[in-house]
Amino acid sequence: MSEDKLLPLRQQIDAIDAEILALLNRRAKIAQEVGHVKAETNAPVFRPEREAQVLLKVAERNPGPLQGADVQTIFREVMSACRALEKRVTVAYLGPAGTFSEQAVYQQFGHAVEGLPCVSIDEVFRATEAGTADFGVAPIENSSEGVINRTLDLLLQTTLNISGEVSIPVHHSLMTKEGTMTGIARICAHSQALAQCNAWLNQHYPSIERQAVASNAEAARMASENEAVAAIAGEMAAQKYDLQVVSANIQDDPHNRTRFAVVGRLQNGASGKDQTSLVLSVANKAGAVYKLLAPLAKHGVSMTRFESRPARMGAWEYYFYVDVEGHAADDKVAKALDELQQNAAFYKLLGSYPRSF
Ligand SMILES: C=C(O[C@@H]1C=C(C(=O)O)C=C[C@H]1O)C(=O)O
Repeated sequence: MSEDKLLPLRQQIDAIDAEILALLNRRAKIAQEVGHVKAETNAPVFRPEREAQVLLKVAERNPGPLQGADVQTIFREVMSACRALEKRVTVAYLGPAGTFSEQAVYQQFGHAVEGLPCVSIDEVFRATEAGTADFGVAPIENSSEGVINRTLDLLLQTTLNISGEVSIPVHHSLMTKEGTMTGIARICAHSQALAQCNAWLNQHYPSIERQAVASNAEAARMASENEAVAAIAGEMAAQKYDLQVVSANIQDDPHNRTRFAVVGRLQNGASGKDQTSLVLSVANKAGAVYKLLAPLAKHGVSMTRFESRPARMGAWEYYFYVDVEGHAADDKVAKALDELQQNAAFYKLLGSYPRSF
C-alpha cells in the first residue's frame, strides 16, 4: 500500500517542519530586538531596501528544487510576519477589498499588514500624508490602457516620496452568481477593466449592456446580489463574493499588467538595484528636452521610462515623468541629477526605491 511508503516520508517532513518552526521563531526574536533598537531612535520599521536585499539574496542562494520566485514569496511573508512583531504597518490603497490594488499591497508588504481601503486615489495620498496610514499604494500605469493620470497629478503635488513599485499581472474573469450567462442583462466592471476586455466582450457578448461602476469589487458585490448582473473582476473577488467564473482570462492582452507606486514619508537607502523617479519641465523651445536629458547620457545613467503629461495650469507646457536606473545617492546618478536640475525649469525628485521583481 502506498500509505506504508508515505508514512516514513511524512515523518521526515514533520521533523523538518519542527526545525523550520524553531528557526523561524529564532529569526522573529531577532526581528523583535531590531524593533527595540528602532523604537529607541524612532527609526522606520519598514525598510524596503533591506527587504529587497534579503529577497535578492535568497533567490541567488536558492539551490532548488524550489523555484526562485516561490522562495521569494515565502520569504516575503516571513519578513512580513517578523516586521509585524516590530509594528504592523498600515497601508492605504484604492479599495474596496478584493481589488488588484489590495493584491499589490500584499505583493509589497506580505499579508501581516493592516490594509486601509480608500474610496479614491486622492484619499490614498491624503491618508498617508496625514499619517493615518504609514504607506499608500496607488496604480500608476496599465500596460494596455496607459498611465493613471490622477496618480501622476498627485505625485506632482504630494510631500510623500515613492518608496517602492509593484507590478502585478492583471487577469480578468467574467463571473456570475450561478456560473452561467443565461438571464444576464448587464455586465459591470470598472471602466479600465471594460476597456481591457473590450474586444473579447464585442466578440462573445456584443448585445449585453455594459456598465462602468466604481470598482471591479463593487461589480462583484452587485453580481452577488443581482442574478441579472455579471461582473468582470479578478479571481480574488470571485472568492470573496462567492461567484462562479463563467470565463477566465478574458483580457484582450494576455500579458496585461498594472504597475503601482508605494508612497510614504520614508526616504530609502540604496539596495544596490534601485530606480529613481523624477518630474521635470523645460521652457517650450526647440531642442530643450534633448538638452535637458543630456546629463544622463554624459554620466552613463540609463533612462527606463519617459512619460509626458500636459501641465494644465502651470507656466510650462509639459511635465515629464522620468525614471532612471540607480539610486539618487549613487555617485554618477547624483552628478547627472545635479546637472539636470540646473537645466530644468521645474524639478522634483519623487524618490529612489528598489526595482520591482
Ligand atoms: C528586521 C528589520 O525590520 C524589517 C523586517 C525585515 C526582515 O524581517 O528581514 C527587514 C527589513 C525591515 O522591513 C530590519 O530593518 O532589519
